[in-house]
Amino acid sequence: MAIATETQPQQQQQQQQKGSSEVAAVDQKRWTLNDFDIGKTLGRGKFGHVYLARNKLSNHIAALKVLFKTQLKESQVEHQLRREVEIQSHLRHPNILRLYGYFYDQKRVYLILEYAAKGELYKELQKCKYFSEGRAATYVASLARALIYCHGKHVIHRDIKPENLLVGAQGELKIADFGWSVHTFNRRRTMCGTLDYLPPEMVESVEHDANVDIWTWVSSAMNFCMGCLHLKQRNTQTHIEELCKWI
Ligand SMILES: Nc1ncnc2c1ncn2[C@@H]1O[C@H](COP(=O)(O)OP(=O)(O)OP(=O)(O)O)[C@@H](O)[C@H]1O
Repeated sequence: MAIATETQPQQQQQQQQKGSSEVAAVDQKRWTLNDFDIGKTLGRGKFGHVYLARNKLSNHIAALKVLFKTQLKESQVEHQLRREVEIQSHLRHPNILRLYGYFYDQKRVYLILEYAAKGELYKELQKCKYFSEGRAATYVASLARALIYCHGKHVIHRDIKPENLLVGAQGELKIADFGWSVHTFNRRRTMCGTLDYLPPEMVESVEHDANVDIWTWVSSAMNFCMGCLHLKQRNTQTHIEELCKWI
């Protein structure tokens, strides 16, 4: 479950707008649905479906995420989507899912995303229960490199978890879902992310910074090695003890 409560002072909001505008100005090309051949459904999300798509001109394969405007409006997540597009479209890292561009029509918003051929890491984790140390270590290192890159660009993801990680054709990890991310030079107060992975700063409602991604990175690392389902049956005390052992 993703959660959020906004408690930003006005000054921080102004800074955030400044920060967002610095990473704004997305892909200038004006795409339309006619530019793509649409293939199989890759999955379904809260606000729409994701399809395999091929650009008719270049033959480039992508994942087209189709979101319904009415649903975005009802859930009041338009602002979040705008921020996701602004931030993700400017990130270039082998372990971060590319967002090539977007377009919209009367009813829908379309995101043109890099296609992650091996799908969701979470599903793979559910299948295997847990990963071998070698495989887990590869993911942990990839995740660390991608987060170092993001933090170097003053981007905090704020919702790292196996459910938000995809896997490319070569088995490479790709961070996806930048819905809670923020581009900022300041500490933040928004409580957001996912309950199971909530860092102490969020629980205590105090200001946070890029270190929240370190907490969720460690939690994800634990899940890679021990399995999500297994962890969720444990109480917080055990969870923290396990975390300390791992660190
Ligand atoms: N770029 C992609 N490449 C391959 N498969 C994808 C890609 N993006 C999404 N998918 C598949 O489509 C499914 C739905 O994705 P989507 O991001 O809409 O929903 P979600 O991950 O459940 O997020 P949300 O909670 O925001 O709806 C994913 O679970 C995944 O299996």
